[in-house]
Amino acid sequence: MDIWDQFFSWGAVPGHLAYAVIAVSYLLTNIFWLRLAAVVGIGFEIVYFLLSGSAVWPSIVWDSAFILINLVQLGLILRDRFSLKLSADQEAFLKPIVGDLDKAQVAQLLRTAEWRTLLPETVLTAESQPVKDLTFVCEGQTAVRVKGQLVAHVGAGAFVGDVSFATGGPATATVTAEETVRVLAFDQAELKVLCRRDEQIASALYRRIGGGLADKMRATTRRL
Ligand SMILES: Nc1ncnc2c1ncn2[C@@H]1O[C@@H]2COP(=O)(O)O[C@H]2[C@H]1O
Repeated sequence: MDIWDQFFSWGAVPGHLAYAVIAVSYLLTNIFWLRLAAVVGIGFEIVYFLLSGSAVWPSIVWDSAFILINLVQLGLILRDRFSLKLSADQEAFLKPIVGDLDKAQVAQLLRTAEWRTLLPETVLTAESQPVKDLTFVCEGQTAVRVKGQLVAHVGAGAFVGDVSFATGGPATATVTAEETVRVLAFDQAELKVLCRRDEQIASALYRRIGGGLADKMRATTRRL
């Protein structure tokens, strides 16, 4: 059989399906669908090897290992997705931070954070001191003071602790709650580990932080 006969034969169909699905998986950016496509594609490849009559056992064994790895990872993603339970207002608060991240990634993000209700006068950051949390303000307003002087207010939809998170330095200001404030407090150290592991999460978060810092800078210079 020459090359073209073999290429267009019925026996080659599982092979074509396998490589077409694997090619599609290379185009996917959502990790869940990418892994699922990889499992289907590699599965077809095994069928192709078995039907071709010249079963290549080292390839079949390695293919099976790749499928197993992807299935385990898919299981972990599904576990994360189903573990995510949010009230409607929590979902609304999160929307600006998470953008179009997958539910499983949102669940991972939330594992580094805690919902808190802060009483008036609670100190979120103390000037020149290390900052433990990157705090997203969901409701209420905070006062930002430098050397005792009020320089800004940070309210709903903005971060407190974003400068230290981005630079690794101490707090640039003392921030206190001016009223009862509802926040989502991310542990900075845990969040950095997660950002190193998942570039999509890192990019969504840093995009939000960058936009927020630009808004703060604009507001500060407008007041000068
Ligand atoms: N000029 C400002 N306008 C708004 N927020 C500020 C200003 N200066 C400092 N902050 C906030 O106060 C926080 C203190 O801790 P960070 O320096 O980590 O991050 C800082 C910002 O979130």
